[in-house]
Amino acid sequence: MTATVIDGKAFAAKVRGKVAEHVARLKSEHGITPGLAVVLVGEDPASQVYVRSKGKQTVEVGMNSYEHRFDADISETELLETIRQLNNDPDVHGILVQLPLPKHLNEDLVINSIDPAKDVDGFHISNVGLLGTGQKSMVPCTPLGCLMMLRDHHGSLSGMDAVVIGRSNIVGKPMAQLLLGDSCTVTIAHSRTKDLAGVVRRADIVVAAVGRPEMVPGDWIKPGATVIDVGINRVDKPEGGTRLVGDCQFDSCAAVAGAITPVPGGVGPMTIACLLANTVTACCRANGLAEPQGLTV
Ligand SMILES: NC(=O)C1=CN([C@@H]2O[C@H](COP(=O)(O)OP(=O)(O)OC[C@H]3O[C@@H](n4cnc5c(N)ncnc54)[C@H](OP(=O)(O)O)[C@@H]3O)[C@@H](O)[C@H]2O)C=CC1
Ligand SMILES: Nc1nc(=O)c2c([nH]1)NC[C@@H]1CN(c3ccc(C(=O)N[C@@H](CCC(=O)O)C(=O)O)cc3)C=[N+]21
Repeated sequence: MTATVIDGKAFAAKVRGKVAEHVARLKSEHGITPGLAVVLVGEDPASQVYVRSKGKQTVEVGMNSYEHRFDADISETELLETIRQLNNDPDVHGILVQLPLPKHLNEDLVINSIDPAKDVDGFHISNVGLLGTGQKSMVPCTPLGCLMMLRDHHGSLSGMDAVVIGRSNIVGKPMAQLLLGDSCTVTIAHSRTKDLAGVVRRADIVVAAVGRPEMVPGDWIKPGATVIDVGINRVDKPEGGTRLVGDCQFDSCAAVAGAITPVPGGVGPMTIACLLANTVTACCRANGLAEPQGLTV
């Protein structure tokens, strides 16, 4: 193996350390404790795991964690009423509605009912528009975590060829915006892309956000390129039980890449750290205080 393995778990711990310092200062100097509310609809077991680790880490950095769990058959009206209450609650600085929502709920309507200033996922149309026009916004956590790791590894990304595989609103599109903001030449690939292998082979930076276990093989990777693997896929082990794999074949990609993020221990922990960072940022903005440096773009 030649690639540097980018340790997202260790990087995330550093980000949480910075978050904890800011939280301590907000408390001692201003008597404010940042609060994050997570709304979970239904019983999706994978979602429950994320919600638990988010809640635990929120408390560990000194913030308040609020959880609102609902049965999968909750009405849209009731969910919107909950969000209205959280919007009006001065102790809540960040609101996250876990996605995907059950089919009978209009995801766009629900997300856009969140106060944009409390939208720590950065999914509200006004934050999407602000990001797209280069204005100050809440930046989606997963792409933000990826950008932090890329900047840490490369310093400047200016002029690099970046390929993002996946065009979802929560990962692919905002990732492409951030890379463009850092002056990469950005290509967004998706399920209709012709010659995906050829497109990926040109890239200095590959961000894979597809949701297909190990679909990117090492022979698609340009020697020395940086591979950011966003995929979180649970697959069966031959001996029974399951394991997590990314969207890239780790061993074959690591053999040619210059740097690569592992799964688990790469993008995932950074996503949660960035969620906490966004909550502190939102809290400072809400109270007219100076924003913490280095926790957002
Ligand atoms: N680490 C983390 O913190 C997070 C990880 N994830 C993981 O990242 C992955 C992607 O998530 P998300 O963006 O929500 O997924 P979506 O399913 O919303 O989007 C997947 C994208 O991949 C594209 N795609 C599907 N098949 C192919 C193919 N064969 N070739 C090229 N492109 C393809 C789709 O194209 P099209 O639009 O044409 O259908 C789509 O744009 C998942 O594994 C998810 O679990 C997600 C969020 C956070
Ligand atoms: N509104 C909303 N915002 C999200 O940010 C959001 C969401 N909905 N829905 C689901 C996806 C997925 N997601 C992950 C976050 C952390 C890990 C993570 O920490 N993963 C660990 C492994 C965890 C394990 O072992 O299961 C790792 O990669 O090392 C994974 C996935 C956030 N998402």
